[in-house]
Amino acid sequence: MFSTASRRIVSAASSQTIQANRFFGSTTAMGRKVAVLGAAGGIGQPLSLLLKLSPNVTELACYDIVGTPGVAADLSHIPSIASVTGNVPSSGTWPPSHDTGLEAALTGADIVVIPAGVPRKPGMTRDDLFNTNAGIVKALVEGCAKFCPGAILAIISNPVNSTVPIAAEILKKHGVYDPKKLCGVTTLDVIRANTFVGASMGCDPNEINVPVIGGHAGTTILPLYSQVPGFSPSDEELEAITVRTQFGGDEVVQAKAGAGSATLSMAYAGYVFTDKVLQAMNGADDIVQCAYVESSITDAAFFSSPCKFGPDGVEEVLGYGDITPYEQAWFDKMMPDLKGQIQKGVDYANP
Ligand SMILES: NC(=O)C1=CN([C@@H]2O[C@H](COP(=O)(O)OP(=O)(O)OC[C@H]3O[C@@H](n4cnc5c(N)ncnc54)[C@H](O)[C@@H]3O)[C@@H](O)[C@H]2O)C=CC1
Ligand SMILES: O=C([O-])CC(=O)C(=O)O
Repeated sequence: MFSTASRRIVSAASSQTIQANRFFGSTTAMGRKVAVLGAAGGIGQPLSLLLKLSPNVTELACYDIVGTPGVAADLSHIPSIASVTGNVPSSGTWPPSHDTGLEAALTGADIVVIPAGVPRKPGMTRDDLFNTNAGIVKALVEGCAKFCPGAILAIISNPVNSTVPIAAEILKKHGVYDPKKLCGVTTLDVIRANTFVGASMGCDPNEINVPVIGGHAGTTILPLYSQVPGFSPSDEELEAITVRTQFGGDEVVQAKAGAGSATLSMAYAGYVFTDKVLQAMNGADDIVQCAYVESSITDAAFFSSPCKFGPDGVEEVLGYGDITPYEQAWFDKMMPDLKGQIQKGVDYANP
């Protein structure tokens, strides 16, 4: 029996949860565990906040080398259906030989979102992060292979063009690679493109869905603005909006002036991506979103394009339709770089 006081607390909590669910869009909760690795960081904290509010998350495991007990305690006071745990490496040093903190975070996870790693400073390319982040992603994906081999992995850590191939190689070595369950998150490129078109057309950017194909670094990012109904920019505007989308990350890095790269917009993008994957796992049959996945639609082994998601992850890698000569020129420019960055990841994992 609840006392009157505790009943009041429960009912206030439920009504706030319902309001949060209305705000974020609701599907039936089905008992889904999401683990965030790098959860105390610039992306990890707001991403964990948004996932805590998702009606599709019932268990949220926050893992980082430091700080997650505090992040989890803080989040746990927000009324929603998700329970929260804060996990750190068990030995106090990283990587430990057997990390029971990582094991606890990953065991039973349906989706693992990985924003662990260092961000850029002005003047750096994403590839300049390779030497530090490759090792972090490798070790964390080894943990995923051991503790949650059936989970869908969503890699945010840069350089995504290389960290996703690294993850694939590590999963192969452990005999648990399923291409349907490994995605690089390129949603930030899509939401940037939608925002820029919305501003240009004077309409709600949430009504726009620009396919953005290729990879996630500079000119490997190719927004297909020709496929946006009603958007007819001049040649100059098309060039400006295309380049702005390709270098949107640099815009934020420069504005932050040494304090990191996009965190809030990336947290939102990571939340949108993860929640859609969860909706598809829970039976929604209309989930199509761009993701950087193993792909045979071009001669690059990994490529971002619209993908249909289903209960087991990527159900079908969709094509990207007709592209204009302008887009084809960018495509031709991108492919050698993208393939080189993929190979760099493969070589790293197979020394
Ligand atoms: N895919 C995309 O569109 C985007 C990717 N990024 C990338 O996301 C990554 C994270 O960026 P921020 O959150 O801004 O960096 P941050 O430095 O604020 O946070 C990174 C977190 O990772 C943690 N970490 C480091 N090693 C770890 C390990 N072995 N296990 C668990 N956690 C570990 C750190 O303790 C820190 O809390 C960067 O590589 C950045 O380039 C950033 C924006 C967009
Ligand atoms: O630019 C960066 O380094 C972070 C990132 O990937 C983005 O904002 O698109």
